Formats: sequence, C-alpha cells, structure tokens
Amino acid sequence: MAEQITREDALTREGYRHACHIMLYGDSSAKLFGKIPIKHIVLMQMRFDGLLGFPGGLVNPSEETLEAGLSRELHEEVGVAVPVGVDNHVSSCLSPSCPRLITHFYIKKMTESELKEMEKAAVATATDHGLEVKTLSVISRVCKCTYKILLCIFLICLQVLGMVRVPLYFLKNGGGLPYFLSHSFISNSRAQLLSALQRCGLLSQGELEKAVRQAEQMRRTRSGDPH
Ligand SMILES: O=c1[nH]cnc2c1ncn2[C@H]1C[C@H](O)[C@@H](COP(=O)(O)OP(=O)(O)O)O1
Repeated sequence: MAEQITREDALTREGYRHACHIMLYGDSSAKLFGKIPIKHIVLMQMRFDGLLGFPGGLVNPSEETLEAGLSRELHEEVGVAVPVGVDNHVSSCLSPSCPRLITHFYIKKMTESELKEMEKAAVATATDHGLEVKTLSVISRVCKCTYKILLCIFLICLQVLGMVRVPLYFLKNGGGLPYFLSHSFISNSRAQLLSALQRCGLLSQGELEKAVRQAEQMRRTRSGDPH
C-alpha cells in the first residue's frame, strides 16, 4: 500500500522525482455489441513495457508546475492540449515500487467527443509508430546496427503503444473489469484506478470488491496456486 502525503509536503521534499499521471473519463451513451450500455469511458494506456498505466510522466517542479508538466506530457504523448489545474489533483504518494519517487494523481472529466478526439489522436501516434518502425529498418541497414537494438531504443523513447478503455462491466467467466484488473500495472496505477472509480461514483463499492475478488482468483488460477 503506497503512503499518501499532501501535494504541499511532496513539493518540499528534496531529492525526490515527481511523476504526474491522470485519469481522463466521461459519460458515454455508447452500447457494447449494440446492447450493453457502457455508461462511462475511462482511458488508460498500454505502455512500451507491456504494463498498463495512466497517461502522464515525469515532471521537474523546479522548472514548471506539476500541472503544467502534466499538460505538457499529455500533449507530447497524445498530441492534444488538455489543460490540467490544481483542482484536478486527487492524491500524492510515495511510490511503493520506485525509491524516492512521488506519484501525483489527477482526475479530469471530459465530454464523450473530447475523449474520442484523444483516442483518435492516440491512433495517429500509433500510425507514426508504424512509419517509424519502417524507417528504423532502413537506418539499421545503413548503419549496420541490429534492427532489434534500434527498435528498443525507439520504444523506450516512445513510451506508449496506445490508449485503452477500461471495461467497467462484468461479462461471463470474469470477462470485463475482473479480467482487466488481472493484467499487470505500472507502480500504484491499479490502486489509483480503483480509488478513482469509487471517488467518481462510476462503480459501487460492491462491484469494485467483486471485480478485485474475481481478478485475484484469475491470477491464482493462472499461476497454478489454488489458494
Ligand atoms: O499510471 C501511473 N501511475 C502511477 N505511477 C506511474 C504511472 N505510470 C508510471 N508511473 C511511475 C513509474 C515510472 O517509472 C514513473 C515515470 O512514469 P513514465 O510515465 O514512465 O514517465 P516518462 O514518460 O518517462 O516521463 O512513474
């Protein structure tokens, strides 16, 4: 469990790095398979390392405010300007997995069309990724470097493979949210997601507990541990 601190306390600590990430969400009238109302859109990202996390990144508070840095990161990652203010801040924590890292978390509600614009912009980034990968094969031939080394360097620079919607519904056999929660998440982003879903009233406490229980069961089944 990550230790919570205030935003003010975080900013007075010396020798810490600051990571700012945001949950962008909104109401939706869309229906899954034309019949299951999805009710809300919640965006996360598939990162270059295969882990799920929120959009955002590292910010240096001696150069810019946390919120300005987060807006800049969003613009760099997705290509869309999303203003973020202190009123969007919800928590600051000492990272449970990275020493001397403080993770700041923000939530912002957007309209369905703004969220779809973000998704389209993220797809455009993925198109550039495809083009860049072709370019890499040409560079690797010219420079006689291996394609794999160049691709790793490129993916580490790119950091994001695409935007994903969090399924907030329950399907048969743990499909939907339980299955989603059984994947691997970066740092404390899974806990950030669960607390944000509760805080924004997107799911009830009972639904969240059911999803977490089923996800845990799936993880145990996959690892061959029956308990
Ligand atoms: O979604 C997240 N929630 C909490 N902490 C996160 C999340 N994503 C990453 N992190 C942590 C772990 C990472 O090492 C640092 C930096 O994040 P990242 O997005 O990789 O930053 P840069 O793109 O390198 O600026 O934060």
